[in-house]
Amino acid sequence: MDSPHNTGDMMPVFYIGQHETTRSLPVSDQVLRQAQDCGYDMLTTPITTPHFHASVLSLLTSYNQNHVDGLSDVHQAMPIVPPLKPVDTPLTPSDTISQMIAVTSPWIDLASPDPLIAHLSRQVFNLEIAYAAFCGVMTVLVQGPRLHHGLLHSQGLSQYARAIKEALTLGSYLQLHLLMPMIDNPDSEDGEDLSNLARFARGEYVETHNGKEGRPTDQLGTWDAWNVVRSVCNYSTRLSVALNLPRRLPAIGVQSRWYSEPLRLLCLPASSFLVNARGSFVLSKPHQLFISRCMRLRNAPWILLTDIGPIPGINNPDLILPFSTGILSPGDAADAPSPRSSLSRSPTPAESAQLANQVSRKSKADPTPHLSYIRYLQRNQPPKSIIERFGGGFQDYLQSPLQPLTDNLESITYEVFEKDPVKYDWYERAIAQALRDWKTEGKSTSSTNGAVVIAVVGSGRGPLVTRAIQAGHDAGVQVEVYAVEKNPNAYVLLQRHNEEDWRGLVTIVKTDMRAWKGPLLPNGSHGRVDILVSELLGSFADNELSPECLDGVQHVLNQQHGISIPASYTAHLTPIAAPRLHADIIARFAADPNSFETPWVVMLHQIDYVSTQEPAPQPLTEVNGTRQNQPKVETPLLPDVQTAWSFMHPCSPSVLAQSNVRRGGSASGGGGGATGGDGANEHNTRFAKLSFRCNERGICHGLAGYFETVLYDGIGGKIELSTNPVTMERKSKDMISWFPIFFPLKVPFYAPENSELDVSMWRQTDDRKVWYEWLVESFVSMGGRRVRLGLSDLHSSKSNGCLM
Ligand SMILES: C[S@@+](CC[C@H](N)C(=O)[O-])C[C@H]1O[C@@H](n2cnc3c(N)ncnc32)[C@H](O)[C@@H]1O
Repeated sequence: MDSPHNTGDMMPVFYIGQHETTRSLPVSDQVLRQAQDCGYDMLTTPITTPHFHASVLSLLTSYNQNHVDGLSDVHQAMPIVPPLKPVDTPLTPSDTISQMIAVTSPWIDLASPDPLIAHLSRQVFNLEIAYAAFCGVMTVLVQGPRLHHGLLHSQGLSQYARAIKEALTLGSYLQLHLLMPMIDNPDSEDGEDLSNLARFARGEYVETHNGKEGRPTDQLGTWDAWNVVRSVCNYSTRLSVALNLPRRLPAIGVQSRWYSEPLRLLCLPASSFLVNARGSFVLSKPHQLFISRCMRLRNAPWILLTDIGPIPGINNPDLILPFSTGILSPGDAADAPSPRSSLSRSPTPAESAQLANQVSRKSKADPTPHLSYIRYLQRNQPPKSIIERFGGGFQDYLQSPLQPLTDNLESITYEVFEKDPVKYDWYERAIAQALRDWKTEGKSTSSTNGAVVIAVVGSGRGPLVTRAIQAGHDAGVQVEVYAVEKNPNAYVLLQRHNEEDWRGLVTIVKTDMRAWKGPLLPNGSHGRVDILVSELLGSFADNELSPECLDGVQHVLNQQHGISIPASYTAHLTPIAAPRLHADIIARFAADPNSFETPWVVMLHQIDYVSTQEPAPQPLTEVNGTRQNQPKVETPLLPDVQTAWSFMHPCSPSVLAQSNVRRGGSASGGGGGATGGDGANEHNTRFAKLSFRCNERGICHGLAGYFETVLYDGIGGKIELSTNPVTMERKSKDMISWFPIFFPLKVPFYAPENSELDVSMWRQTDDRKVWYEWLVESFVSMGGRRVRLGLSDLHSSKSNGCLM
């Protein structure tokens, strides 16, 4: 069992900035103060001025004029952009500069296939980055890569990625945020202004096109580009995404993909707002849900309101303005009723006209209506769930798995376990149900007085002992209870509980359960146990060596009727994209070369599932008079989580008999185990080969592991616990004792659309320890054949194995 120490109860805080793509005034201290007075937390500022832009354009023009036709660029000196002059930049080092987001020029094209344009763009970019870093800027917003150049697609992406990598070295403290649209829509790149350098790319480098054929939108196209850039930059933690939210959000799968990436800014352009019945600017339900989801991340992104108009009162410092508190009436903040407006990509002409009216009316009453609405959303975020409150601060935080068998846990760790609102109730239900069934079936017991003998093995500070006693009362069955614990410190508390809470009715035994001979009888012999209750499960079920411990204590179990609670458990897997975890493990790698060979316990949060179940069909919606199937935008897709293997208790006697023969290297025991030792624990090795379908392209950073356990399966049905995201809601909602496990891959694995990821997973043992090995392969079907595209390293946690 593994869990955190935090019960953070805070509501998400929104940091909101204002961004103008063409800001007319330099951001002076006074402008910044005015923005803060209006309720903004930050402002953007361009790094260079229109004057600088004009001088670069004239440099380009004079080069082109002097260019000798037919002579290639290599035979002519390429233009050099001169160093910045004061007139070229509004920035200067100041105390307030860290409150600004500096913006590199959006009119350059680092990805241009024309070497001249790329050359100029790179110079501009490097000058800007270096100067921003010099001034003390911390955060820079960089235009994402231009993907379309005529008919060419992604041609200059590698150049762009290289330039970003270079920029990260130019400013060693700078955080770069790449402004990415959610989807690749070629038309949106067409709308750029006429002075964009991309427009000057020469015909010989850019194949042009007639009309728009051959340029479909690509839902994951911009994500793909981002993936290339950050991979080239080796997952730098100083590189993140500024996501531009369109008016109509893409399918939930695309939203989830971006959600899993290091989102630092959510940019909300004015066009992404709708107008509701009261004439207020509001966001569609899918936008609200996406923002709400993002704001619950451990590192919640900032929100950047983009081109929603200038900062009010900027020219009149004496004007007294109301501050955006977010206290709007529910009517003012009500959702916009018209599904049409939220489904079209940009406001309809009628809406635009209406919008202009609203703006002039609204601005009198509320000078910052967009900001007021976002503050309203902030104030009205749904309260945190039990798991969020319990795990706050532990989202995506890598922890080494506990080893309660080798290590002795601290009291505080037990205390955290004991806060679980579900687990102990379910154990009590399971024990009570088992006792009822025992009575109903008239089974004999191991005691002389008819009491059912229960041993809580690995009892810690005793919560399951309390529940076992209570279950006896619940079921009206007499019980005789033993508490077996090897932790000498917990043993002290167990004895105290026995005196103070259990009226001395429990027999406390301080021993490793594997060495326990069973209840000591008055005649000095050892009796048997009817019900063995244990909680030795880890995040991947068997990773805290429950199978080995329970095998070792099974000799005390009543051979005829004895049962184990839990009766069985299963380990489950699904491939995931977890860029943040991958970046974190890279950062640890220098100090810990085993970091990619460690199964980490982690409260998975900012992840995406690489293989998902087919979404349920959605009801038809009427759009522009026709009934269409709209993608479901509210509920994230469920992952395909598959069962790797299972363990059942009690273990079959013949299996344990064979294990005993092998122990000590007996000649009839087969001459040792396959991976070392005598082979006595070889019955607890497992292997699973699972195949996951990837409908969409994606990237796999590793495998998420979960477990399910059947505590008891009796007359009344099964009583189960689950951390599997597909079943936990149904089986043990709000259980917080276990976080999932993450088996990382050293090299992220690209999974193309309609490919399959085959996962091989082993549980290995050499009689002294247990470890896992994992490997991933990807396949596509070509011409009826299954073609292997890639193969990961064979990872192994042997050097970090769980000691038996
Ligand atoms: C995950 S804790 C559970 C504690 C307690 N049952 C609870 O639910 O809060 C597992 C406990 O089992 C104990 N334990 C693990 N292996 C053991 C062994 N072989 N013999 C005795 N105790 C063991 C550990 O010391 C620890 O107290």
